[in-house]
Amino acid sequence: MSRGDMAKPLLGHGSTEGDPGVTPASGRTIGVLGSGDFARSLAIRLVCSGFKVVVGSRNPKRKASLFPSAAEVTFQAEAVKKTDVIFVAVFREHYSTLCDLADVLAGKILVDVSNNTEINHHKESNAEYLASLFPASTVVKGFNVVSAWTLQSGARDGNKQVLICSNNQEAKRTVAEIAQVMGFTPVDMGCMSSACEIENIPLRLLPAWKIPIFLALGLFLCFFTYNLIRQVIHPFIREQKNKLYKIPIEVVNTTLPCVSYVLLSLVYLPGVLAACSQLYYGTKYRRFPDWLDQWLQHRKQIGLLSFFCAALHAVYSLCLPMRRSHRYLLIETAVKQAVEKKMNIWVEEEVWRMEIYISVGIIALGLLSLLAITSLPSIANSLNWREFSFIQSSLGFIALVVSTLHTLTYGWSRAFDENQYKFYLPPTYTLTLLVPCTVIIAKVIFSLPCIRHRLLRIRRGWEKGRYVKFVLPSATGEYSSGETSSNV
Ligand SMILES: Cc1cc2nc3c(=O)[nH]c(=O)nc-3n(C[C@H](O)[C@H](O)[C@H](O)COP(=O)(O)OP(=O)(O)OC[C@H]3O[C@@H](n4cnc5c(N)ncnc54)[C@H](O)[C@@H]3O)c2cc1C
Ligand SMILES: NC(=O)C1=CN([C@@H]2O[C@H](COP(=O)(O)OP(=O)(O)OC[C@H]3O[C@@H](n4cnc5c(N)ncnc54)[C@H](OP(=O)(O)O)[C@@H]3O)[C@@H](O)[C@H]2O)C=CC1
Ligand code: HEM
Ligand SMILES: [Cu+2]
Ligand SMILES: [Fe+3]
Repeated sequence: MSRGDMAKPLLGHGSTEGDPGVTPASGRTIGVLGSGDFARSLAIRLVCSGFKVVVGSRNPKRKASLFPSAAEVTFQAEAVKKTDVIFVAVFREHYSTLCDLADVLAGKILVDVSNNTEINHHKESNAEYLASLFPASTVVKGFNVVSAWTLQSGARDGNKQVLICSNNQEAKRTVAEIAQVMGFTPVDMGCMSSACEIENIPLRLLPAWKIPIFLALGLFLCFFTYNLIRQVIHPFIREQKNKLYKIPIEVVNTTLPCVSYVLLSLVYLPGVLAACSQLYYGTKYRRFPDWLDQWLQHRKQIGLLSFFCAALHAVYSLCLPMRRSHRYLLIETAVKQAVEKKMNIWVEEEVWRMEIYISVGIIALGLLSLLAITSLPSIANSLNWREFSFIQSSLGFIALVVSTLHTLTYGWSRAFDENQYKFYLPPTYTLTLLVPCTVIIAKVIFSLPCIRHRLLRIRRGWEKGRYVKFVLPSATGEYSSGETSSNV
């Protein structure tokens, strides 16, 4: 990657540029203690961003070849003498081996980049521990949320935020400036007591995904049980037929599309509920209940899980005719027909139904892929707000409509066929239609001109209570009723 590309801060004005009185952050000498993966990536990145770099190692001769030639690799004490800002790229367990350097480190800024292996593994955070070992130095916590890989590949491809905290404002500002010149976005997390929280962040496993994943698993379990009863248990009890072979593919491939379809409708349901609430209260400044807020914030993950299930469903569906069981059944039907001397078994309606529902299914999956692609940060960043919300909101809704067509053409008249009701249980697809159809009908109602107009006005800040106030300032009766219905 080119130097110029990496040196450019991603977000706006580096605070050093417009300020000629201050020594520019780049050009400054930065120290790095340690010569491991993190130290090496950090040194490369610092050099690329225009800093002078001194690396302090216990064994500089052996390690020098691992670093770019522009970086100086020397003994720990030598390196520390040459700079005021030192990144400590050493594991917590080895901090105490640095104690000999305490005198040279006095008055300097130490940046603690360390991570733990478990959440809240130690009593005090690594940064506070470092500060206790070097009371004469100033410790700043930061950079632990970016990986060695992100440092090397450039902030453009990875996480751009660097969370920083320290009890010393001046030191924190210096480190934030360095982060900015390196192309990261520094985020001030306050004083040292936040270090523990910052150290826990890289250890959390998919926090935003927990609820959506449980939701998807829950739906999967429900639909799986339902389909198992219909497709395996029912034939066993009623006709003593063993249909266990259906479990790995057929039952799964009835369950997955149902989960995908319901999840997709659950992405667009909260927007409908939000609109209902806004219409009812006549304002957008009223807080939604917590559950709705949470739901709105998890739509991306729910949508991506829906896409994942749909993609699996498509592959499973392609494999249906590939199975041996399918061939046996095909031959069986052919033999039966030969015995009965039937020649023409072509049913025009069945042919058209299948051609249409598969084609429509493919279009639905194509639309969902588009949504999934635009949710990648690098693609999302290249779209403006209007383009992104058009794809997410409008195309996403169209995907829901097309999926509904797919499901309806697949189901066809089966809902009205008595033989399809196993133990009085209706075909699975009829159950899945409930939420999506509600969402679609609600969206259609909201797009009626009068309601749409009102909703748009509310979303631009108009309020029911205020409106009365402006129009009828003299009518006291109206005025007070306007006041009570206002929720602000
Ligand atoms: C495969 C796939 C990928 C997806 N990827 C993403 C993604 O990357 N990012 C993403 O955001 N979504 C993603 N989604 C979810 C979904 O597409 C979007 O959330 C979409 O914008 C929802 O459209 P909507 O019309 O229902 O709601 P919106 O366009 O959000 O409109 C509903 C209305 O509700 C109100 N409202 C909405 N959210 C809030 C809120 N938080 N607080 C207050 N009011 C609010 C507003 O008044 C808004 O006008 C994805 C979905 C799928 C299927
Ligand atoms: N790797 C990553 O992606 C990330 C790492 N970090 C943090 O960065 C720090 C370093 O990680 P990483 O570079 O991966 O680890 P490495 O094991 O690759 O490097 C650790 C370095 O510490 C130095 N060191 C100093 N004193 C000792 C000692 N007594 N015993 C052993 N080594 C010592 C060594 O350099 P020398 O022999 O030259 O003295 C060694 O190369 C850790 O605190 C880690 O949590 C944070 C975020 C991401
Ligand atoms: C390439 C894309 C797709 C193909 C080839 C495809 C194919 C199929 C097939 C063959 C079936 C019948 C399964 C069976 O015989 O048991 C089916 C059913 C179904 N599909 Fe799709 N599909 C696709 C995409 C989608 C998408 C994107 C959705 C929704 C998000 C979806 C939702 C459904 C549903 C709900 C059923 C009914 C399941 C049931 O109750 O049995 N499909 N699809
Ligand atoms: Cu411990
Ligand atoms: Fe430990």
